Amino acid sequence: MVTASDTAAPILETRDLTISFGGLVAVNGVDLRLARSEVMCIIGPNGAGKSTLFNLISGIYRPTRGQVLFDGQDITGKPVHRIAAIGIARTFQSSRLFNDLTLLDNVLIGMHTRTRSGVLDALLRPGRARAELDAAAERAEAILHGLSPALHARRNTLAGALPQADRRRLEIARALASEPKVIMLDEPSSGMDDRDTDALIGDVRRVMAEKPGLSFLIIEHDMRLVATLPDRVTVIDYGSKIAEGDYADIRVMPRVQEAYLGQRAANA
Ligand SMILES: Nc1ncnc2c1ncn2[C@@H]1O[C@H](COP(=O)(O)OP(=O)(O)OP(=O)(O)O)[C@@H](O)[C@H]1O
Repeated sequence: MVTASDTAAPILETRDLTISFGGLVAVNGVDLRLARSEVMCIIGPNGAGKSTLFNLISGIYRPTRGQVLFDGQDITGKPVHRIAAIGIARTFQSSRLFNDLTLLDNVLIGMHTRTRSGVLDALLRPGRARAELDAAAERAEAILHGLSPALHARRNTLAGALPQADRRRLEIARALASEPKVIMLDEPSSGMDDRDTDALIGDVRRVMAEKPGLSFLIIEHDMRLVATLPDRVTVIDYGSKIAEGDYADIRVMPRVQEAYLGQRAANA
């Protein structure tokens, strides 16, 4: 739940964020303010610019115009690894798991921004590197268990054998492993049926309870999730923010219905 008011310093902010690909303005002057502990959903039709917005925030794209601020610090145009290291983690629409590694190893890989020992340490100070790896493995287990005891029970099996819903879950665990302050999930419920989506909502709530300072930015199409999970919803259409607020308020806005929800959703 949001404790900070909207006027308090946000953990993540975008100002006039804009990117053009040739003649196409994929993200157009977007201003966002994500408070500490806030859960915000980003919705909008296919091709509206939601993933591009994530790519701008996480450093994959450099904006044509505008800024990204993290905890008041300008991080615009910083490389992906720097942005991950300062505390912004994300998942992708397409799976980025290592199928030939165990669930636990996939989570461990997500920790690389937080572990200090490199190859040289492993050679020169094997004891310290070993101790750090053991501690990391313990933390990885705790993260997996915290997200899903069922996943934790399968921690030593290969990620390639997981069903789609569990793959999405494992990707969230891996993103959490970098100990972020902001986690961005790109369509976490994609490929899930209603039961899986309900379980996902439960997972996110569990993480919220365990990590009370963590903020979430979630791109979602599943309106059941959008209706129940976030504190606020932001609607993007043709690259621009067209609405922001409680789901109950934005879903009845004619501009939003036109863009995305359709008349049936408004009458539901
Ligand atoms: N690297 C790129 N080069 C050219 N055009 C791009 C690039 N990345 C995105 N676009 C275009 O920008 C627009 C926004 O795409 P984006 O993937 O951000 O939409 P989206 O809202 O995430 O859609 P979906 O819900 O289908 O994932 C689209 O028209 C897309 O084709």
